[in-house]
Amino acid sequence: MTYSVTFTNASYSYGKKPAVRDVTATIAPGTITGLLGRNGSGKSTLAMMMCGHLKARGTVLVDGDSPWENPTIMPNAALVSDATSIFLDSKLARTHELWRALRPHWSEDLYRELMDQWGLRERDTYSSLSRGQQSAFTAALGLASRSPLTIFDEVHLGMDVVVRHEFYDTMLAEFVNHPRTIVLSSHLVGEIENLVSDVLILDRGTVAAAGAADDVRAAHGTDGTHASLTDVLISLTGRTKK
Ligand SMILES: Nc1ncnc2c1ncn2[C@@H]1O[C@H](COP(=O)(O)OP(=O)(O)OP(=O)(O)O)[C@@H](O)[C@H]1O
Repeated sequence: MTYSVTFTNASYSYGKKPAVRDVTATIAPGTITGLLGRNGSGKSTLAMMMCGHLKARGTVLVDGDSPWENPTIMPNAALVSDATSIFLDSKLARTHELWRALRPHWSEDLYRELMDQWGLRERDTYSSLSRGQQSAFTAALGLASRSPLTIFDEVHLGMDVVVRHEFYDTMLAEFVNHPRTIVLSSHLVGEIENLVSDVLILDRGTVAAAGAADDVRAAHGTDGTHASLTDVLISLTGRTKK
């Protein structure tokens, strides 16, 4: 099951401070979309708007419906980030129970396999884990949720290179075997370059580029070559002194 996301003039401000401004873009169902941009460009805010955690101005539609206070969409739209629903000082088992109860497409087998693979124990508390172990745990929750819209927002933080690559491999295998819409936000642009089919690049809260990753890379290449996504980002969002 896969969800589309459509933004039409979607905005969000924290008090008077605009974080996302007039975003009009589409995330196609059944794609892996890289949500990219500089620090503070609005990626996490946009991710929270998609999952119904923040009430946007303008229109945000997930599978054709507003996600805000929507009891059908919200359980099927998982945001995996620092702000993910986690009991900090309870055993991981408790958070596991919560996710299993809330996520209709939950895979217990995949969860167990990843916990085992990443050496995580249900009796430990989240707050007792290292930064990388915390990320591995949240990644396991997001992958096992098999949510039709799954957003991984900086989920790699602190993960060692082996766990990161195991995460990427599992994500791709899951994507092939159980199609869903995945949004991957990361500053490790070179690492995720070959994982994403589409990109949505934000600059200071607005859309700098969106669409098929190859088209965006071609548009920024020279002499028929494709630019790397890193070069695209630098070109679109770098602030050169004149
Ligand atoms: N809770 C908040 N209260 C006030 N301002 C906020 C809050 N969260 C984010 N902002 C502001 O909104 C803007 C966008 O922040 P956001 O976290 O969405 O960006 P980001 O692209 O995810 O950044 P990063 O890559 O650094 O994580 C920033 O200017 C930030 O300071």
